[in-house]
Amino acid sequence: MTTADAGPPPVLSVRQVSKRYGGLTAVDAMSFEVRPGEILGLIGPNGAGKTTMFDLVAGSVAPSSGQILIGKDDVSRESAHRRIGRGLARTFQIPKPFPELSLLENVLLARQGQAGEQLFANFLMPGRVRAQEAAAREKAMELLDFVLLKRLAHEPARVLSGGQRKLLELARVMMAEPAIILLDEPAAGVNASLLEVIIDRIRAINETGVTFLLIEHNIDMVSRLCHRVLVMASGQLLCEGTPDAVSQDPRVIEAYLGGAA
Ligand SMILES: Nc1ncnc2c1ncn2[C@@H]1O[C@H](COP(=O)(O)OP(=O)(O)OP(=O)(O)O)[C@@H](O)[C@H]1O
Repeated sequence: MTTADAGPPPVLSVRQVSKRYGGLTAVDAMSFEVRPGEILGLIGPNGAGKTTMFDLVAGSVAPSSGQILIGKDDVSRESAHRRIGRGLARTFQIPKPFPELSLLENVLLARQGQAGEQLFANFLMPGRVRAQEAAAREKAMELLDFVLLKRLAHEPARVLSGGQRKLLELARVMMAEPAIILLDEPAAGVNASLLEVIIDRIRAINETGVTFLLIEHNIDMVSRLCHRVLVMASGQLLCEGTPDAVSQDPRVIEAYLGGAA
């Protein structure tokens, strides 16, 4: 590796990663890097391997071969839980909050390593646990305010629309103070006005230095948000570039037309 022309080191590196399911190669020798502070889009036709790539990066699926690094550390064999501890967070295409719990409770449950979870800590340091709980509640309320859901904080999550669930999911991942967020189709099933809120909130989080990797079929959202885009097709990296450049690339147009045929 050369250092002369190197910018800041990547926050996430995917090196020759493959995932095979029997005879099917869902991800085929993918390599890419995510730079600190960027919003990187991951697009491609249905079945291209984007969700599998997310599963591999998040650690819910183990690679058949290749390496995944967070910073300089090889995390290829680490559990999803350990990766969350390294600052990697993930949202799902269809968020599934606990429907009967309040929004506030749903956000609080997304905390990492709270002392209240530990019986001994509760027993030995009740004051400290109470202070942590109060601070966490305050932070959760701030996050609900940030995603414009504060007025519903004490309502059960089942009352939320699809778009509001995406916003709740954003608040939930922010509770863990992640450095990198994997966003799986934040625009899917969201009405136009809430979509504007989601775009605006993602941008605001990004401006605080949080890095995003974003799967999205809504190309308007991708071109408005992403600094750079990777295009996957048939498990492979087809090309990468600015949203404008990739949307005009004949290989990308061909891949989408082929996928739709
Ligand atoms: N657990 C699995 N077992 C077998 N095949 C799988 C599994 N997960 C994914 N696949 C296959 O891997 C390929 C890539 O799927 P993947 O869901 O990653 O694509 P995608 O780009 O996310 O698609 P979409 O945009 O439709 O969500 C598909 O052919 C899919 O059927």
